[in-house]
Amino acid sequence: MDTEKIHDEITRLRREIERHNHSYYVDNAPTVSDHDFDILMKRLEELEKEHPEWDDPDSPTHRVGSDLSKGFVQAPHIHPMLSLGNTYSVGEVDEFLGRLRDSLNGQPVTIVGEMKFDGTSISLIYEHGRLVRAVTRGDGEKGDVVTDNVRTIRSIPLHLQGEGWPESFEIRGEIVLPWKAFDRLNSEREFQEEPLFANPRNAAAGTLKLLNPAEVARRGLDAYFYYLIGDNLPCDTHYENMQQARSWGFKVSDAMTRLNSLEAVDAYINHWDKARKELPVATDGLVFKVDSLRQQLNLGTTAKSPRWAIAYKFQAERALTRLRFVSFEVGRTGVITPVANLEPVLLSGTIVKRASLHNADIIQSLDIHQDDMLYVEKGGEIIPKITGVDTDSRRPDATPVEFVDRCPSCGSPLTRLEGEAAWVCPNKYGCSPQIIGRLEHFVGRRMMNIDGIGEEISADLFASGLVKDIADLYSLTYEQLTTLERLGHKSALNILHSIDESRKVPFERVIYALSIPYVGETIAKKIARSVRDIDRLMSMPAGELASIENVGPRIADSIVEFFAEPVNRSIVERLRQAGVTMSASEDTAGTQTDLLNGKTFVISGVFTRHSRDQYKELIELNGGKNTGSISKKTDFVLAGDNMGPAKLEKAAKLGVPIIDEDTFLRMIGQE
Ligand SMILES: NC(=O)c1ccc[n+]([C@@H]2O[C@H](COP(=O)([O-])OP(=O)(O)OC[C@H]3O[C@@H](n4cnc5c(N)ncnc54)[C@H](O)[C@@H]3O)[C@@H](O)[C@H]2O)c1
Ligand SMILES: [Zn+2]
Repeated sequence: MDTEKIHDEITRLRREIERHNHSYYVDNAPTVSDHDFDILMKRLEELEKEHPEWDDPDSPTHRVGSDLSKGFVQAPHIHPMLSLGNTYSVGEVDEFLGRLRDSLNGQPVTIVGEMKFDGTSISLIYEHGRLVRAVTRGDGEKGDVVTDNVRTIRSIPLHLQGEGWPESFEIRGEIVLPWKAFDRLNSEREFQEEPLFANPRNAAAGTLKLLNPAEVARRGLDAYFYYLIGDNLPCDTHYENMQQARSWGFKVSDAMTRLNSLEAVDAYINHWDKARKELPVATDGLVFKVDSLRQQLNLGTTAKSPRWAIAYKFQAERALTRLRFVSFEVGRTGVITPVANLEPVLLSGTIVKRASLHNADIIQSLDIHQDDMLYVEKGGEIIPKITGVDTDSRRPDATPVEFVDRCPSCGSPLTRLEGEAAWVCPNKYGCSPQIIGRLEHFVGRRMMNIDGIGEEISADLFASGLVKDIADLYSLTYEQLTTLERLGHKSALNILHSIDESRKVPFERVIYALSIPYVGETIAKKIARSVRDIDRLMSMPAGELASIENVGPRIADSIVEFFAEPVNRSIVERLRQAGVTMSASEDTAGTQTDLLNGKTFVISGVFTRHSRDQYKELIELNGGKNTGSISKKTDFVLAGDNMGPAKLEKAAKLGVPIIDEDTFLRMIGQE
């Protein structure tokens, strides 16, 4: 490779890693697996090592990924909060011990072994035995202040017990969401058709950054502590300090133990690799630390991690099982998803029978053949993933799995959009899984919220010929509904009642419910606020649509195409005649939410995006309260330009967060 190409690759990798860091630490919704992320990072490390001339202190290889988010005040860390170096085998841990001995000129070293909890790190500051501040890792130098949320975690002491605690100290630990609470949260989200959290780590990190402490309390976070920092610590070893901390009321894991040899380390790894599955919280490895604080100090840190500690990562759980067949499923938008149907296999405590193969490219890159033995992985993530094929056990006459070229449901030849991986069935109005899918979407909680019609009833309604498109719902009668086998008297009445109620659903949700390709919830809101009326929307040229915030040419074309179809225009007409809301109501731009429930605001200064009065109204529409002067009870100051100096000083003195209009709009989901 010539040097220019290498330089390009380095730049590309840095950019890509930064993007993944943002999805992972800020959005708490990673778009690639940790394994794939680690490969990118390894590659970048290698290239930077080979080409020190292009190394850069700002490279993600030298910095911790930042979780700083809008809506929080920040506070600096007294000691930087770092990451940990990784190892994947006992051999690598042995190398680490060797490096310690070299750096410490052969002094004996005691190691402490502990669990690596898979949550999000937190730094707590205690003064005079009271919790005064809780700060996230942030970018390592400064973090987000999340004290109100942390106070809701019951296992964190607000007042210390026992004795011997220093006047002022810092304690660090991991905030986790126990498996049980995680499962409960995800099933609630599934019910409400909200995106699921990929794993307890993302869920814990996302919960800690909620703006409503009452919701944080409800979710059931927990916390384990593993590091004490301060000038007057009671002991000079890490292990003893943590035992002291436990006596003051902190949750310190019983798994923490001293280890004096590589054999002991090996035995510890082997034990916990299995025993961790019984723990109530997720762990992704073990951490080995130098016990003596003096030795820790001598060893020091790099910019990214301490030299006196290392993580040992557990292998993601993997199983080998036989492929029965690949099925091809048609979604609401016509996209065909290949699914591997497997011989049932036990993985991380659940039975796995199906795993998504995502698209044709993935089938091809894995080179899957009929009856292949496949590796399935589940690394704390909920949806199992096929990661490889055991080609040694392949039957010699096995043929490669072919992607279908016709729709498995209606037989139409599939099409593929330029630059996209997905194959699509173009028969939008004649392909039953697409129609049923749109019906299911239409009745969803965040759309028309029609209770009592789920996946099965949608399919029954379609199969019986009672509902051929979404508009037919509004002419359903009690007699018709009760002819369906699954529906009794009560459920039929319930359905009719919620169909009736759905006529009041606001315009923006109607737009979302229509299943216009690419028009998701946020886009639907923007369109409703700017266009305000279905007739205008149906006749708007693409150019005008594309100028609506977040819309752009691709979505604009999709909207124009949608309304060019006579079927869709007639559906809209019938929905209108049925009394469904087809224009935005007068009450300003906002819909009612409870996003700001119980929050008190003070507005100050001059704004650019809305007027002061509009902001006041938005606060109230979203459940918040306006007050005139800043007090201890104020939750936020919404500040525009030229905020008065007296107010500024008062807010600073009382520690009331000052937010700008962009941050505010984001808080209420208008960004
Ligand atoms: N999938 C993605 O897009 C993506 C993006 C960024 C990072 N990641 C993943 O995140 C990881 C890197 O994250 P990281 O830098 O936060 O490092 P890390 O999570 O691997 O290790 C450091 C953290 O471990 C935690 N920890 C838990 N128990 C501990 C204990 N007993 N002692 C000390 N620390 C303990 C601390 O919070 C500390 O910050 C990698 O595994 C990477 O794959 C994934
Ligand atoms: Zn089809």
